[in-house]
Amino acid sequence: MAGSAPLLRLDNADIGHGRRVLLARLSLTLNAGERVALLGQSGAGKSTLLAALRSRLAGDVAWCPQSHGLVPQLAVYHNVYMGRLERHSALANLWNLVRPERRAWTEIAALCDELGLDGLLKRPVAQLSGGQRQRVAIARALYQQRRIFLGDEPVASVDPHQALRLLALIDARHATSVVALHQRELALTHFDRVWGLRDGRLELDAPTRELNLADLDRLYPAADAPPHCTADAPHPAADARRRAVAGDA
Ligand SMILES: Nc1ncnc2c1ncn2[C@@H]1O[C@H](COP(=O)(O)OP(=O)(O)OP(=O)(O)O)[C@@H](O)[C@H]1O
Repeated sequence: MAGSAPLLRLDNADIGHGRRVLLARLSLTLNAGERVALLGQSGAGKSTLLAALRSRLAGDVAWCPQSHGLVPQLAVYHNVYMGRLERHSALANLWNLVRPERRAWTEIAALCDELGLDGLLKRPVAQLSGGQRQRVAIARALYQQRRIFLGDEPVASVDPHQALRLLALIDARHATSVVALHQRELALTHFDRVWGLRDGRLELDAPTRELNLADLDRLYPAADAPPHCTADAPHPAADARRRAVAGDA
């Protein structure tokens, strides 16, 4: 259930890279059972915050990175298996490369079926589409079997219908998640809470039931915001285009 025990609290934490602080004196709480959408324009610090959460929550986290972190030369099966590499001995892992372990194969095949990757287990990741690679990265994170899912734009390269399906699969295995996104509608329809970063601050931290698209638009510079084309408040970019066409720019 959303809003129960806190899994993590940041209290005036300075978050950044090395000595460079990007999000100063950040305070937030991640509650057990809560699905959080993490929003903010490119460079706002979403990945940086996810990395900080990941290091604090360590062994509890199923991690799906933005760059996918897949090994292109290896087959889908081996890339997914990597989700549990640390649970086996080096020798077992090496042997599995040569001769896949039967139980792991069955489990990964079932997972890949669910993710629409059936029939691709032996195919090198280098030969997959962007959306298929994304699903392999999600499969690897799900295979980790951790209680908290942290995803850095895990549904960025799939269509909206598939994005919903993938998020449902993630939810079925993790009561708690923090997912960086660029799809604002999805943030409102699918998540319990929004964390919004802007100008080095947590500008927004609220339950989605209290938010609308205009609240989320405020996280982005005006030129990036989607057009709300009312006569009273024309979108600046649309208005500039109209005036240019009319010759009064
Ligand atoms: N390893 C690093 N060392 C130093 N600075 C970094 C490092 N990684 C990212 N940055 C800087 O931190 C800032 C925030 O980057 P970050 O990747 O967290 O943003 P983001 O919101 O995830 O962006 P995007 O939506 O484009 O993925 C940027 O100015 C970036 O250049």
